[in-house]
Amino acid sequence: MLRIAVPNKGSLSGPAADMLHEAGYQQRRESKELRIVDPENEVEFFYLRPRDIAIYVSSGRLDIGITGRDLLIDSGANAEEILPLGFARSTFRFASKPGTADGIDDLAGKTVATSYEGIVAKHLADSGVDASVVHLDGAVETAIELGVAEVIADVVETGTSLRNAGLEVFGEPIMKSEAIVVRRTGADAEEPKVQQFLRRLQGVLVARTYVMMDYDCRVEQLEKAVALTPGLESPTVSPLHNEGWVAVRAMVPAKEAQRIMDDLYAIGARAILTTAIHACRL
Ligand SMILES: Nc1ncnc2c1ncn2[C@@H]1O[C@H](COP(=O)(O)OP(=O)(O)OP(=O)(O)O)[C@@H](O)[C@H]1O
Ligand SMILES: O=P(O)(O)OC[C@H]1O[C@H](OP(=O)(O)OP(=O)(O)O)[C@H](O)[C@@H]1O
Ligand SMILES: [Mg+2]
Repeated sequence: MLRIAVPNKGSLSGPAADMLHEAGYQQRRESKELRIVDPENEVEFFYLRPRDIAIYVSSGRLDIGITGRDLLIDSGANAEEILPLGFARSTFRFASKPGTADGIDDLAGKTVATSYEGIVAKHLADSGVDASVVHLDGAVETAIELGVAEVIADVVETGTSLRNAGLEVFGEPIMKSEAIVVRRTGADAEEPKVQQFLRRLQGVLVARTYVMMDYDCRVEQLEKAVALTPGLESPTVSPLHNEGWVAVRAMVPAKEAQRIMDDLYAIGARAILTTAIHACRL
């Protein structure tokens, strides 16, 4: 049975459970459940603190986990990213009172408050900057107002928390993060159960980002039309009963669907339809 760690709280937990559900796995019904077995899929899910997940996975007791890239790096655990999942996107940034810092060199001799001490200490060391780091559990924006630090380093999603605290980001982003699947470093990547799990999640990602497009066009326009809708491998082209016409079917990125429909129409394609993809295996 595959043993999988899933975030039990915070920004990662809802979207992770939704994705697993879409991939056909049972999920817990109630937020106090700590583990559930999905016997049909031969998977056991453990609901753990997002920060702890890479550590459990690196111990080898759990096969796979869903966590944030920033949390993996911060933990320093012996685990590696094997699939990005496209949700819980954020950047990790330095911030301070406006006009007090411009770049990382301005941190020398200052104190940085953060909940991600591992990331910050490594980044300062890699940049050769000598600054102190104070670890706080959360709400780090307040640390500057209360004089605990001159600078903070924190997750930024919309920037609202920083604005509300009268702070501004400075310097380059320390890192970009999103939800990821992690495994113990060097674990057998070809393990069939792990591969099947990853294929299911990849299927959800594809179903979320692509739509199926169908249209009819004149044979003379086919090459131009196919250039607009190349599909993932190659589009399906079928003859129509009306001579000189073909029907074309191809997957297209959902974000570009409306523009592609306009372009197809402009070259004479008609009966252009898009439909959602519910599940897929590439
Ligand atoms: N607005 C956000 N706030 C915090 N974390 C976010 C946000 N958007 C994305 N994330 C990502 O979610 C993960 C942090 O989740 P975690 O559960 O540890 O913190 P949280 O969502 O702030 O929850 P908590 O209420 O327990 O502090 C990180 O990978 C982080 O990059
Ligand atoms: O850029 P934003 O969209 O404002 O999101 C980022 C903020 O959200 C998180 O805080 P959270 O509310 O989880 O509180 P915490 O600091 O106590 O974890 C994070 O620590 C930032 O403060
Ligand atoms: Mg938080």
